[in-house]
Amino acid sequence: MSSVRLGIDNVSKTFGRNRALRNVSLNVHPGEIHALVGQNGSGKSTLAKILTGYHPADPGGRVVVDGAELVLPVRPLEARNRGLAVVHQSLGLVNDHTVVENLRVGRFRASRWSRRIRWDEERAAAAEVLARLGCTVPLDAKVGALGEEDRASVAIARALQDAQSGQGVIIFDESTRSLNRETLEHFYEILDGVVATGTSVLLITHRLEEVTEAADRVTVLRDGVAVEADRPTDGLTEAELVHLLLGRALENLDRPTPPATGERAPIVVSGVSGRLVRPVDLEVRPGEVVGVTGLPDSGYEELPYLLAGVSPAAGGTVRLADTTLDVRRTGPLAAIAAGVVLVPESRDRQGLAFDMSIAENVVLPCMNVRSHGVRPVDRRTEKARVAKWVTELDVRPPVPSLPVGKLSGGNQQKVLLAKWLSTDPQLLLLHEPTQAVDVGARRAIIAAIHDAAARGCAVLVAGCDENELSLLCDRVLVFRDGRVAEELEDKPGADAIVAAIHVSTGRKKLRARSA
Ligand SMILES: Nc1ncnc2c1ncn2[C@@H]1O[C@H](COP(=O)(O)OP(=O)(O)OP(=O)(O)O)[C@@H](O)[C@H]1O
Repeated sequence: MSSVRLGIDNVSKTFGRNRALRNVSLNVHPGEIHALVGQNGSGKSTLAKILTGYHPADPGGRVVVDGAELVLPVRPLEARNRGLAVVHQSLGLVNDHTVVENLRVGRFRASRWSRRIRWDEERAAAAEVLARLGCTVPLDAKVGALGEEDRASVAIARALQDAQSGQGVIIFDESTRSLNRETLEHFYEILDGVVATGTSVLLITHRLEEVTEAADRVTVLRDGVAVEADRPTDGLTEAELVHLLLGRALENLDRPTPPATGERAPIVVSGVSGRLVRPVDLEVRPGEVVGVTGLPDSGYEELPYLLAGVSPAAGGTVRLADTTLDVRRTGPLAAIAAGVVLVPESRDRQGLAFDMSIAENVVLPCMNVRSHGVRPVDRRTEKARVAKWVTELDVRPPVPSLPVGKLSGGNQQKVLLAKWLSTDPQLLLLHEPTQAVDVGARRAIIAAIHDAAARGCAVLVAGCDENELSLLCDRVLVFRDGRVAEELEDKPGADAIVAAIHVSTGRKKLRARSA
């Protein structure tokens, strides 16, 4: 048996004048979890897409699987036959197909005689792989109607079902980004079983603890160059990893002091309810950042969409400085006009127009408000505003005319945030605002949210990432069964947040590796 499952040797990729990968080499060994990390735009997804035939590599590189060369450009079917499976960052699901169809497409086993698909067998196979992941999503649900966590579970289950014992490499490109801690622990339990057979995993992630706690080795890309390849993670600390990623230590997060808000009335949410949320009352003061969290379907993830008029509410009001919104009768445009804006979790489905430029995406909400006769904006002001946000959030490349679809995932997330921060809202609602962003960009996003708070904006952030919530929030409200079950005050730490979400289980290490 070859001691290298997947060998990548001297692979480069150029987009126009942009060299996304430069002579990258790395080796994934049988039965290991190999993390591939780097800042946003460092080339991780490009490498994954070369391995599955989505992008051709520049001439000169080699890819070897189990000792035999994989011909470049990779033909997708050949990659699959050689045991390469990938869960792309976009998850690659067909939204108007059901869960079972998404899981089984391309794998249907038809009856030899009638050529009919044996749906009972397909359903059983789909149910089995979802159960392994602890995912209870209905098989007949349309994938487009699922939340991000369930969508991620379906995409992960689809890749896991193809893993043949002892063979192949599964590539997870930021697939774990929307999983909460409990599902993440579950995911690694399964992965542990998969790699124990000899199957390998190439794991692209921005969560540092996944690298230090779960990966066996790590390769670090910086601006398309592998600055560290195949490094064992044994003894590697998060601080060392940050240094490898950024080429410097992470600066301290100095939060600007919010203005004295004594006289300014809080934003008051009264009796707001929806599909999951039972009537909820809460207040957010101008300058304050309040987190809402909980287990999936506990209601926290629905709350921002109810307040923004995006999801249908059963009742309730939001009292702002100069108006009160009846959420049942308020649509998204009226909410925006009143100063209530939402940065949704799903940037591709709800957040951004991928064919439009960075600049057009950033000015779009103001154009909507303008069409309601609220705020006229001239072109020069628009241009200056776009430039300011591109710089502030360090969008790369900083080219306002570039279509958003051509940016890396993390840079798309920054544009999404810029789009809504630039409206100077009264109430800023965010759902998983730092998903898919690197450790440096996460700081930039958190700083931008704290700056908005310092300007007097009230911020409500829904999320399941305890590290993000602990860095961002003054208070955290933990939901259970649609209600606020616990309030954590005084900038709670990550462990306190996890303990409150998973009352019975607490936080354990992602993977227990033998030394
Ligand atoms: N289809 C494309 N056309 C032009 N440039 C592209 C295309 N896809 C990616 N790029 C560029 O290639 C570089 C690497 O992007 P890639 O998506 O691989 O980064 P990444 O490390 O996966 O980032 P992230 O962590 O944000 O997902 C970026 O500069 C990006 O803008």
